[in-house]
Amino acid sequence: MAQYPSDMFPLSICTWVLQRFPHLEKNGFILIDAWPFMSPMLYVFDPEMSTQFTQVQSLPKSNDIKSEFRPLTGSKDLVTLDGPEWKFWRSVFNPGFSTKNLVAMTPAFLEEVRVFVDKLRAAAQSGEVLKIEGPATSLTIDVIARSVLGARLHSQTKEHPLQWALAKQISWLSPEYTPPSILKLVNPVRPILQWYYNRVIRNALAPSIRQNLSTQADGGGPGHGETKTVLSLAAKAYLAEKPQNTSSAQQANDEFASLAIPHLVMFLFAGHDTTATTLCFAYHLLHKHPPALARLRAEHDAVLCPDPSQAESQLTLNPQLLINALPYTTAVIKETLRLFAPAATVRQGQRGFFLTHPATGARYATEGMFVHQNSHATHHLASCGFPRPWEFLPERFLAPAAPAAEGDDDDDAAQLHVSRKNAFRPFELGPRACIGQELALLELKMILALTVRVFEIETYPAGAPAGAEVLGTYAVGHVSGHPKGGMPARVRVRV
Ligand code: HEM
Repeated sequence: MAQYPSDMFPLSICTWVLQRFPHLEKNGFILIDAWPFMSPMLYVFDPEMSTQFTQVQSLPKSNDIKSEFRPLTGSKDLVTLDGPEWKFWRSVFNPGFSTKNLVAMTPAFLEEVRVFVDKLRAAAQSGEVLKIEGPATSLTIDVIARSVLGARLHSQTKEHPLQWALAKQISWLSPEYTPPSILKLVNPVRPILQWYYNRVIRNALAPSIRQNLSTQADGGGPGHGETKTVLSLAAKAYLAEKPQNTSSAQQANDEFASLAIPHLVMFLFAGHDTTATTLCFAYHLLHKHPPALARLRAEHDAVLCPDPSQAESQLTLNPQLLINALPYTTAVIKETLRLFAPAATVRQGQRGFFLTHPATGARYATEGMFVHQNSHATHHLASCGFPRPWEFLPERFLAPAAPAAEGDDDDDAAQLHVSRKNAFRPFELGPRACIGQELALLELKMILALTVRVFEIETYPAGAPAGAEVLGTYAVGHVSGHPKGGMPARVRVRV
């Protein structure tokens, strides 16, 4: 492993082990026991074995994930809850993340994207090298705040206390037990700072929660000219379950306000850096692949009018275009997520729960182990359904299932078809799949639609590890994957 960079995102370790020891691929998983730094971890990459603990049966989230997020949310958020409590809150929050509701918020999201476009324009004018991850992160924070709270944070123009405290809080999270993490864990200042950052976060959220609740109380919200935010729809679903007389209504409001906070914090956390990271890698991959960039621009010319300055008004008039009219843009985003999946699920192995190899029928115990769906490895193996796995080929997500007729030009495309079911899983699959995936896809499509024809974005990322030179970079980080060096780039205006 010494040949690989020490800062690489741990999700990719399994892939590098398989590159070094390809004979392990046939097992469908590898076991890494890095005691005392981590509990034994079953990295499962076979798509069928992955379905067994996420879809056929959904194992509870790992104890490690729960303790990692405890300082941030008290483990009372949608990512770490399990059982009936998780089920209840998922149903409360589902309506706000529906495609229909998100599409209705398109004008608000576009308003935030416009600020990002102005930032890119300013960087182009100054000629500076811009680390795109910074502005992309602020943009995604502003978008998630619009969707969830209905509030404008303006964190793209001035650091908002919520963004500041969240970033600080995340920097103290400790996902494993390596020496630097242990130093963090035993630092006596840690609990005091975490208490303080949580206080800042709660104080920053309180006005929006009150606002969303009073909208509900006034009979406003949906159908009354008010924005249907994730929070207002959740309040509606929650309060519908509660007694209607005045005093208990007040109690129910207070109860909702306090129970909703950990979920809101998790939405802000889970909803921003995954999306920002994906945007950075997408710009990078497009810069490295001019034919893909040309095809993307051609799709935008055809669907959104050849004049790029009209894209915003086109999308405001007809936001449905984002859902069903941009197949190549969707394929570019999916291919970026395939190569640089920023997150994955880790479950708690159980007594009596076995993984069964689909071909050999061999059964493997899971008790006492963490069971990790290693999307990075799944996505980088031809045997898992991804031919030419290290290449950036968005076409694979458009390729027809059946081989094309003899002499047909589509023959090459058919070879690329993702041939295995349940193999593409950047958002995970099954009941615990990402609640924000529609939002992330909508947002990314919107940002690409408003930027790729206006700007030339030349990325200069840090080098890639052996075996991944073709990608020109790699993901770093602990809690989720980030572009190495913040994705430095030079921006030029094209039109
Ligand atoms: C490109 C962007 C995104 C990626 C790749 C991504 C990926 C994932 C993955 C892999 C999981 C499963 C995690 C686990 O089981 O521990 C997940 C869950 C989750 N994600 Fe996302 N996510 C993205 C964007 C978002 C956004 C925009 C939100 C906004 C709210 C969000 C909120 C959540 C939540 C709350 C869960 C837990 C769902 C549950 O267990 O019911 N994510 N995401």
